[in-house]
Amino acid sequence: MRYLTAGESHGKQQTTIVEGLPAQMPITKEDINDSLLRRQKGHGRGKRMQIEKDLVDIVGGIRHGYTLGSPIALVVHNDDFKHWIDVMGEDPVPEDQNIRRVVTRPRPGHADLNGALKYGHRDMRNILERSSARETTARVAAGAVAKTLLRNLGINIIGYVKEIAGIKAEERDDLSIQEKIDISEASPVRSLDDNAGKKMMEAIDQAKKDGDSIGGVCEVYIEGMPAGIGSFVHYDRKLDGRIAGAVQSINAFKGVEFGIGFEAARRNGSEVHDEILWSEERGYYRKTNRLGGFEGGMTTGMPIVVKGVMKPIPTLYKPLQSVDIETKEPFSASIERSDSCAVPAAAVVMEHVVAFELAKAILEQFPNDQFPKLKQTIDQYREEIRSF
Ligand SMILES: Cc1cc2nc3c(=O)[nH]c(=O)nc-3n(C[C@H](O)[C@H](O)[C@H](O)COP(=O)(O)O)c2cc1C
Ligand SMILES: C=C(O[C@@H]1CC(C(=O)O)=C[C@@H](OP(=O)(O)O)[C@H]1O)C(=O)O
Repeated sequence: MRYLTAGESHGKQQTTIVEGLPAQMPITKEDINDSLLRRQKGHGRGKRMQIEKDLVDIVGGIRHGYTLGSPIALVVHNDDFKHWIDVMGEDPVPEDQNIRRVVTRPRPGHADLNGALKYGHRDMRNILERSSARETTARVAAGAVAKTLLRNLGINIIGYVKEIAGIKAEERDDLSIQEKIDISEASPVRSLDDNAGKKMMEAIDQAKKDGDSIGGVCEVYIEGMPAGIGSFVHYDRKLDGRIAGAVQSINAFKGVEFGIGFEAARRNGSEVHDEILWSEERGYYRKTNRLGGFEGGMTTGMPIVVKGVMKPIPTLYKPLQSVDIETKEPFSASIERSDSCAVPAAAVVMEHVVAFELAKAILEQFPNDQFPKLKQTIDQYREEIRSF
């Protein structure tokens, strides 16, 4: 299974093509819209999110609530496009700065300058339109399809916020996954800890007032993945490595951890590794889950726990210094609009990119063109490893 996305931030639409789903898998428009609308929510987002209402148009691969086995094509329209029709049109226009809204001032922390150097564009709008995190809409659409496959196989996943601007949510290992889902959905910052959540909101409001931005840590939690998915035999078949790559590829993400993550560097081995137990009912399981559900690039069957670090949003109302590429003069320009914190939205994006890697790994290990047969195979595999 693979996916591709296309589309500019202020162009007509975001397009996603997902290939490799088995036929006969139940899926509805709501499965995808639910994910898209969740991504849009979250305290700290700017004016753009008031313009957009992300709803999917399914234009291929799904009929009467089931996958066909053909590529799935999904479209989400950019409602803001109506304000950018001239700027984003495909027809040639005269070299008129007013129509093109040429960008010659690279913003620190964005792809603007490196992209201009790489592609030779002197108008950096040609870079920023695609490097914008608007593209995460299309990635969430692909991830929603993957999440539906996982759910149909009894695998559940949720993303929430662990930390914003140094304010840390309490560990909530006591919660069931359904409680995690419900609590994070009800929180404006997707926190499982109400007290920390309130402080996070205050920090976001303060950052906005100061014309600044703040980052944080998202966590994705998965239950129901059988043991032995992924492989140790090659670097690019290690599933934890693939997940890390997918998370790191989200705009503004700067690091990934599994389980106790970097804390492992500070502990003795006896306080890091998860001892193996066995019971008739569960088969093999671990006494603890400090390694976050992976050993040797494969799932252990314990919950997968993965964290991603998001840097503060780079476009600031309190602008940073840069250099105009035409005049070579320094400038510190003011901006029209930006998010002050997108960590709550990013938790949803992270949930979906992780879901995609998990679904992809399952389909690689148990290739099947028909979903009911895939389900049977997975059920059988679960039984085999339980009684191994
Ligand atoms: C959901 C989401 C929303 C974002 N919103 C903004 C924004 O409003 N303004 C901004 O400057 N960057 C925003 N970003 C971050 C930039 O897209 C990102 O920092 C930039 O593309 C450079 O990529 P890099 O940080 O991965 O190097 C957002 C990121 C995500 C995940
Ligand atoms: C549009 C989305 O996020 C955008 C990501 C983004 C950026 O630079 O990454 C900049 C902002 O867009 P604009 O420049 O149009 O105000 C965000 O709103 C979205 O999440 O759907």
